[in-house]
Amino acid sequence: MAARIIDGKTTAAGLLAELKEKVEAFGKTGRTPGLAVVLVGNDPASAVYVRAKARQTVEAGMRSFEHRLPEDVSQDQLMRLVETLNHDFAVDGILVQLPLPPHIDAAALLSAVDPAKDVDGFHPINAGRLATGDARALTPCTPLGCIHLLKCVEADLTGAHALVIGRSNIVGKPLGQLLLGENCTVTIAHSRTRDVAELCRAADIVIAATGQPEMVRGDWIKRGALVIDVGIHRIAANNGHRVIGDVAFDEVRDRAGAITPVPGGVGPMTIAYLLQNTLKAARQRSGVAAI
Ligand SMILES: Nc1nc(=O)c2c([nH]1)NC[C@@H]1CN(c3ccc(C(=O)N[C@@H](CCC(=O)O)C(=O)O)cc3)C=[N+]21
Repeated sequence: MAARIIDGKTTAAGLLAELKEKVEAFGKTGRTPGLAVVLVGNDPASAVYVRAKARQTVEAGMRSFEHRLPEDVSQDQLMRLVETLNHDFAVDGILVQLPLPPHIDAAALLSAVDPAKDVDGFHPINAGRLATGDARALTPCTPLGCIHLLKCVEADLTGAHALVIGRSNIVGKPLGQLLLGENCTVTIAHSRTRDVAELCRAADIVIAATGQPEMVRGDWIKRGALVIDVGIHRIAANNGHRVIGDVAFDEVRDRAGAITPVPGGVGPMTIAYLLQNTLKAARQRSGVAAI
């Protein structure tokens, strides 16, 4: 039997509609949540993502501030911009688009963002809060989107064996923390793992964040498993390009119980949670509970 296809696009649209109402209610405090995005250089994929984000920020009733800087911007200039945004009362969320040029120390820059405005959840304070189960944590958006999609299929993940393939600070590590929070048994595999296929065959949940196109094959998947594909790769196809993930979709869909497509899976959920985090930051900064 073919797997259920988990529709991230529709799920994200639903979240956005709910968010819009929550933003309206927050408006009673006299404030509108604001999200600042810093984009360095001319990477076309980054520009597309930043445009989509700005459009949806405004659609949700929030303010969008964009800061575009040339590829050769200095570390000092970026640090000063982040400092200005940290002190700007109208800015609730700050996102520094990755990747940054190689001459920029990304870790130093991300640590300069006020943790209260760190809507990506990349600041060490927020990583620590997530790891210790502190509800104030601003948590990375892609992992939040993955958990949401899993829970659309299986409301209670308790006891499931989850395999995360990838150990980045942005996806793999925070996902491991969130899955633990859902009472899963968590395995994190990575490029040095000996037999990832064998680990995969034992997993009830597989989350692929490998950066390797179509690395996860059909015969790696236990029948009925839930498969979440975090990868996005643009590959040349006759006269244009095609977008594929870290999972060999056509092989895996014959064995999985449910699977996210690429595009239309995790990507749209990442943006929805970015906007959700912006509202959370705005509420926490103004000291109001969820309204
Ligand atoms: N500080 C920072 N935070 C990020 O969250 C961040 C970042 N930097 N750098 C780049 C990655 C990538 N990313 C995506 C978000 C949504 C889609 C998305 O909505 N994709 C659509 C369209 C895919 C397509 O056709 O290209 C989909 O999957 O259906 C894709 C990619 C956020 N990132």
